[in-house]
Amino acid sequence: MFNSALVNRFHQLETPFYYYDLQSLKATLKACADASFKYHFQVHYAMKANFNPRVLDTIQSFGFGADCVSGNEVLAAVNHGFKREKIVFAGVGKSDKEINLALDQNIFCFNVESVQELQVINDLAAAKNKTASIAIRINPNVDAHTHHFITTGLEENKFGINTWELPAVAEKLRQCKNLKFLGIHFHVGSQINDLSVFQNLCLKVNEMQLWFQEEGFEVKVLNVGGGLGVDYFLPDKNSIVDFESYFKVFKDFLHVNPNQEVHFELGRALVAQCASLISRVLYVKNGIKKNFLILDAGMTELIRPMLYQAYHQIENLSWEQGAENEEAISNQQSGSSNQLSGSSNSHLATQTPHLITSYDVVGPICESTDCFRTDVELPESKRGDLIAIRTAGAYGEVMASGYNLRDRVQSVYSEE
Ligand SMILES: Cc1ncc(COP(=O)(O)O)c(C=O)c1O
Ligand SMILES: N[C@@H](CCCC[NH3+])C(=O)O
Repeated sequence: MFNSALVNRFHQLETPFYYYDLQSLKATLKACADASFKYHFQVHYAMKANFNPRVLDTIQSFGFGADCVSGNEVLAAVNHGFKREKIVFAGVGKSDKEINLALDQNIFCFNVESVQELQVINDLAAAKNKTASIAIRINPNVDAHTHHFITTGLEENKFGINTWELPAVAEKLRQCKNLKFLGIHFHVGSQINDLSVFQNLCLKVNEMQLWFQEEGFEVKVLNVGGGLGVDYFLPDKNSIVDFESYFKVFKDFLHVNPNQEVHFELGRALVAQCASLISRVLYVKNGIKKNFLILDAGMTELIRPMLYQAYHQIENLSWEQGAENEEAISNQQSGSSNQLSGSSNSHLATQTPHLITSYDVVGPICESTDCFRTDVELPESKRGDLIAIRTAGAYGEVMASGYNLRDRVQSVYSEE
């Protein structure tokens, strides 16, 4: 992903910054669009994963809809040209102000997460003399087999309406004259790599749509949410998710009537691999038990490792550039051994560094948890080296904070 011209460009720039490879983003979007189009599935991009303006413009240009989780996301979707009839608004705690905004914007659908919310949306719509289209977010109690902090579809999670409450939902829907029932919505969690989870979800969706039909409701939309995972260990080898296999699960297991639409809300799978967080080594601290690489980026720029113990590939770009020369030299000499092992640094594995050192890669923030990873094997690193933290396009820049009164992290794009 990083050639020497790019690394030279990075050397001229102030760090830290997110580097967006827009070609990689476009290749991913095309793969997803092609695979979903085959089955007439509609994809709404889950904007919470990344609302960087260039990213949004690129995604919009491929014709995707938008899945929003706040009034501001609804506004951003409209402002970036997403069609109103392709904007959905989900969220367990929509405020009256946000609901009113979405009503004013005439969005396609509210994904409703409680019986109370049905009444609130109905009343706010009535006050505007409007009808709000809604889908019911059902908690299917399907285990996503992912990190428990990013599981959403179990009964102990706050999201969605539990199945035993559905009779109350049906009753409320019959009473609310300013609501139009469109269908049912599900989302079981994020970073799901086991496709059998989606197979189980399909079985639940089939069961639930039957329940609504038997209650006399026409189910036009089956929204199965997002959650498809990416490969954080091999970002170059698996830069594009296997969308074909993912959509095929729904083709094979979901019961879809000819007049029904199937909607998806993918976030991570579309944007994760297109960005890396680029930072510089500020200091190298060699201790007795540990060596620390202290970066100028920390949890304020990328919080996933600290929040979910998430793994991100870490690479020393300055060394990689030097290593290309080293490799050429060592190729002239004869076979030296490969000192890199394991999944970290896999794409460096053919190169032959002089000295591999184990580091805890940490940030500058005044928190002990401000650590990207412990025991990272890297070529011996020094102040000023450029470090790339890979697969940072999803839930990276959007989760940045100003803690410690840090500067807002910058963005750099491949097409500048
Ligand atoms: C309701 C809903 N839809 C879609 C998404 C997008 O998930 P992902 O980025 O895992 O595809 C999320 C986030 O987990 C969500 O909560
Ligand atoms: N932000 C999380 C996932 C939550 C997805 C939104 N419900 C992550 O970085 O993995």
